[in-house]
Amino acid sequence: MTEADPGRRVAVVLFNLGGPDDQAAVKPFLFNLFNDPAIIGLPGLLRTPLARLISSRREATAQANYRLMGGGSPLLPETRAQAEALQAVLSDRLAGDQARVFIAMRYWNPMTAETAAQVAAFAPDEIVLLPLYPQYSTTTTQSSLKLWNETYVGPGVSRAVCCYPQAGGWIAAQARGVAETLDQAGDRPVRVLFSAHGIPETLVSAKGDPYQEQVETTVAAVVAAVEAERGPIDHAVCYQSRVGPMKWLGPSTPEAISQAGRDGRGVVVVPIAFVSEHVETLVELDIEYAELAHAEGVSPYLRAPAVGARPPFIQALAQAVVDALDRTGVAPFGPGCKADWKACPHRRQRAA
Ligand SMILES: C=CC1=C(C)c2cc3[nH]c(cc4nc(cc5[nH]c(cc1n2)c(C)c5CCC(=O)O)C(CCC(=O)O)=C4C)c(C)c3C=C
Ligand SMILES: [Fe+2]
Ligand SMILES: [Fe+2]
Repeated sequence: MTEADPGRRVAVVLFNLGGPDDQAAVKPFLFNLFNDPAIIGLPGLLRTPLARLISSRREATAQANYRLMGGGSPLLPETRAQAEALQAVLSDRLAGDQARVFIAMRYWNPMTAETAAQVAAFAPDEIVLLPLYPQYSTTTTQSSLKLWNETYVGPGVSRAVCCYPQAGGWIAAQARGVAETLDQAGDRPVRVLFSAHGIPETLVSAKGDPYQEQVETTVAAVVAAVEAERGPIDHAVCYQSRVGPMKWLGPSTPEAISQAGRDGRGVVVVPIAFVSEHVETLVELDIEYAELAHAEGVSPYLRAPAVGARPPFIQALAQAVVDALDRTGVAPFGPGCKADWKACPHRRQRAA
């Protein structure tokens, strides 16, 4: 690069689920979610009326949950804080280039089409598609990337980050949160429950969704990092937020809390598939499951915070961007992850 060279224009697009910003947004947000074929795998003629029905039926309960957080989801402000922190790190790591971080939500604002238009207007040379889901699932990462690929019309070479279940900074940020929360437990015996958002079991058993094995990979790495500092910890993996009549991955987080009680332990619950706070952490974990723990005499009941904009996590995201641009290192986040997730090298990163 010469002094006059303005460098590459790099757009980084952060993907997340999105959440309703007020009470009126709850129903259309739920409709968008249940109308996604990655969530309900039926043809559109059946799926769309079903999505209308479920979003109507679920609206009041969901609104009540969002009211407990002031009316809407904090997911977007949390994601903006992550985007700003990443932008700051990238301006250093990619000095000489012009990097800009964008946010594309799957089911609520800023929606993918709006962000795609902003990215096209930025006229990037390179686009890095970076899901805020450390573990790949057809229901999250694949759904977001598919919609992006169908929507984006503009310049730039696209590179997708499929997943980062055991990226160093992500694991370090999680391990710090676990250690700090274990400190609050003091000498009281506790089990660390790594709680991931569930998905229907058939997605894993029949369709080969790699989510469960990547969740296990993350848990094994976090446990190793915590144990290296403090010695053995009692721990288990569990799955929260079940929706609908199908069998979901188990054990469920409520079952795991009850089991800890029967074993004479309190719990430290760790959100292991979420990177920010939202309805599933602030309401489900902090209120609903806390009440269950209280009713069953499970004490203490403590919850580790989501990683948010903790510096090691932001460094992990920045490293994923740099790796994607460089195409260097072991198992880079390659185009195979985007075009054919079954060929993704990260699927083989299973915990020993
Ligand atoms: C790892 C992340 C997530 C996976 C996997 C996932 C799968 C999944 N989710 C539903 C249904 C709902 N999810 C809802 C909220 C929600 N889900 C995630 C993340 C994952 N979902 C987040 C971050 C949030 C919170 C958004 C916010 O507003 O704060 C909801 C809405 C809340 C509710 O009514 O319970 C639903 C519904 C399914 C069916 C599914 C896999 C098939
Ligand atoms: Fe969800
Ligand atoms: Fe991959």
